[in-house]
Amino acid sequence: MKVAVLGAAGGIGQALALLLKLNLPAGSKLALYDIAPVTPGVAKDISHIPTDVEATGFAGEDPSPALEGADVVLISAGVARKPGMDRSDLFNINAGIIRNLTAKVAAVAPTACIGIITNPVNTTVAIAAEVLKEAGVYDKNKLFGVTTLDVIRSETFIAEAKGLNVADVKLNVIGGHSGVTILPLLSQVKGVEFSAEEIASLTHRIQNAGTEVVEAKAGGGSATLSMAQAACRFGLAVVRGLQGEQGVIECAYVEGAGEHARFFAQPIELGTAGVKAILPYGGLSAFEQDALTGMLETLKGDIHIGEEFVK
Ligand SMILES: NC(=O)C1=CN([C@@H]2O[C@H](COP(=O)(O)OP(=O)(O)OC[C@H]3O[C@@H](n4cnc5c(N)ncnc54)[C@H](O)[C@@H]3O)[C@@H](O)[C@H]2O)C=CC1
Ligand SMILES: O=C([O-])CC(=O)C(=O)O
Repeated sequence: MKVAVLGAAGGIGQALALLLKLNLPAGSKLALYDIAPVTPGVAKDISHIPTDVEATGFAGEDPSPALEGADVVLISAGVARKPGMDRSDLFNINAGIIRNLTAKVAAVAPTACIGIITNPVNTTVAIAAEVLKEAGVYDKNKLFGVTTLDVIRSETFIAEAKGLNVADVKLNVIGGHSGVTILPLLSQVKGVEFSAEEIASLTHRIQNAGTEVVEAKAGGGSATLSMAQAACRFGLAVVRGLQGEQGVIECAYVEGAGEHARFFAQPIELGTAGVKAILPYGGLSAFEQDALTGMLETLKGDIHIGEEFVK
């Protein structure tokens, strides 16, 4: 397996590179790319860690050498939020970055699975899809918005609030990756009861957890380390699916049947060609049903902006 990280010199990218160097299956290749000149040095640095994963690094204008032969491409290139900004405020800069990088992936690694981390995810995934389509290589089973951070936050916050072992907390987080479009299905957590107040406050905390980090970092960026762990978990799941492991399931923002919106975060099974199956997300409480209905206009609007940008 070859995994490429685009944006690899950034806060997420460096931590993600480290985690992949430590956790990819033996014999894997890890290619790092960023416009920042430090990138070959980041690869050199992690290459001194004794694992059987070969790391190479490339800087400059052209990601092609990193993309050649890649099976999985994880993209965290772009700017991050500062206090007072919404994820949608990142669109002006990040939309063009995702358009250009996805065009390179289409040209050099057209069959790779692509995980988009760069915000606003609700929109950047639609941009990537349209660019791949224009290039004639779009496979909806191979394009993912990475929403795993919403899942790991939910697991952590629920375990903390209820005194549970975090390893026992499992739930789907559906919708998208910003504000009200993030919908953790708390009603599906086994073995616990939540009061109406707990449901409202936990849901609100999960939806605003990115802002919690942005404010705590006080102008120094947004979540990087927890995001790297989330992207590593998701990237490894994609690799395990590609390698033929059965029963690999994660939530991700993908183009499914379009019941709610063209792209929707939901549980998927990963296989040898990317998405093997879109799985049912299970029953919703009345609170969750209302939240789902209430988010759709925002989510569809975010997707529309991405589609229009490429046209
Ligand atoms: N999906 C999610 O759950 C999350 C997404 N994010 C998003 O991830 C993105 C990256 O965040 P950080 O790593 O904290 O930012 P950062 O600023 O630390 O790193 C971004 C990197 O992208 C590089 N870059 C910029 N333009 C590029 C290009 N055209 N090609 C290659 N590299 C390029 C920069 O040189 C920099 O090294 C942001 O858009 C942020 O909002 C952050 C946290 C969670
Ligand atoms: O909040 C941000 O800007 C970064 C992000 O997506 C998150 O932490 O969930």
